[in-house]
Amino acid sequence: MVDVARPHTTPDEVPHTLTEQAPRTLGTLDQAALWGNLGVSLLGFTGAIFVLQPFGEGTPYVSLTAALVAVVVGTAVGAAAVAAVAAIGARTGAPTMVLLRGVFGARASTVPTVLNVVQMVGWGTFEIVTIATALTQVVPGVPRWAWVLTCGAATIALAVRPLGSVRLLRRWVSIAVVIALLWLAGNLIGQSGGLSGGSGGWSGFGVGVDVTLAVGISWVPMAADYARHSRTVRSAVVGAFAGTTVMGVACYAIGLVALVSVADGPDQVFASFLAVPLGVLAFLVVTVRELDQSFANVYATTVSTQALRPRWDRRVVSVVVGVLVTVLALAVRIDNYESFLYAIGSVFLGLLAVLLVDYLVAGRRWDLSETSATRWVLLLPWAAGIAAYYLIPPGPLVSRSLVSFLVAAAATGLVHGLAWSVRRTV
Ligand SMILES: Nc1ccnc(=O)[nH]1
Repeated sequence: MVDVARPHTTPDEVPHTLTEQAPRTLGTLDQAALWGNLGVSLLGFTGAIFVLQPFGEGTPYVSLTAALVAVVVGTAVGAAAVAAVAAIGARTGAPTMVLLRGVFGARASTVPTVLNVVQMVGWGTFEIVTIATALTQVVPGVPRWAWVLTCGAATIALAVRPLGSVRLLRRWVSIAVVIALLWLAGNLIGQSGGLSGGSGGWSGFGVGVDVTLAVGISWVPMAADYARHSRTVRSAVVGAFAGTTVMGVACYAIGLVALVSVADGPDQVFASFLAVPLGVLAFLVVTVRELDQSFANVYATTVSTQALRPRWDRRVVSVVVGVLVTVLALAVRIDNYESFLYAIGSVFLGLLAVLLVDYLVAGRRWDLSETSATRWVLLLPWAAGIAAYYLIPPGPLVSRSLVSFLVAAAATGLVHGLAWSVRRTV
């Protein structure tokens, strides 16, 4: 039981086990670069169709104004959720799945932690498939499996040096991505001959908020994994919120512009990027940058695994997970992106509500150790949130995500209220 293990890494990289102290080296710009790059996604450009045409293929578009407002609202609320968990991570120095030991106790926290491992392996696989598919469009001569292997190797290389990779994003990648996005946006708007608010209405606006919020929420489970390395709480919060919001909105907005002007459906979005002058270069920058997502997913899987097995060497875990997602990416075909996101949103929104309310009420008494006592009762408000999500039909101006969050939050408050009154009367 050595909790005073000698540091065997340089102090500016994450220690190999979870029993060692987290170095506090990341500033606001590091956090903004990380979350800004995670906010941009190849899936966002094409996923914009779910906001624009919320009821599916063949149904009417919402207006461009309604779509943009939905994107801003959903993305900003999702970013606020990421920032809230980042704040707790920066304050405690613990990764997200260790925070759940405080809420549910070490034993019961295994349930959401295993779910998170499954989710992150799914995302890691999905991202490698996405990058490899995009690269096949740009460089058609190379077979997809070769791109999958290349992406897998790059993902592993980035994941074993998590803080070094964040610095790489800050120094080199962010600026290239910003230029590429401005270039694509300017050219697409130019080609469309100017944009109007569009003719559609607002019906389905709530679905658009839901979709973009679900994307934001899907990042929450890794928020504290990086925030715990922040120099200050403020830099974690500001960096995560600003980075995710600004770049997330930019990414969806470019997808929307492509869809309402030049692209004939989501399958044509990337082709419309490639068709602008120097579009190949801009698209390559954005595509290679997508490796930040696959590495972040592999690293989040690693830290979540360490939450269950704190003495395992994170480098070994990352290599194993990286090989696993690469093999899965070679083997599987994934089409059902939207329902995958919804399922994730439903499970983690309630969890987030329980985490936040419990932190506000009882955070100072949280026991984050490997032996913390089980608090089974808090699984009930989480279940209530999930149930609410599936019982509420999606409709205009009703976001299921927000309702499920509020139900779980209220139920957590109720559990605390009842516990308090029981303590007073006995
Ligand atoms: N956790 C994640 C959310 C969204 N995209 C990802 O690649 N990973």
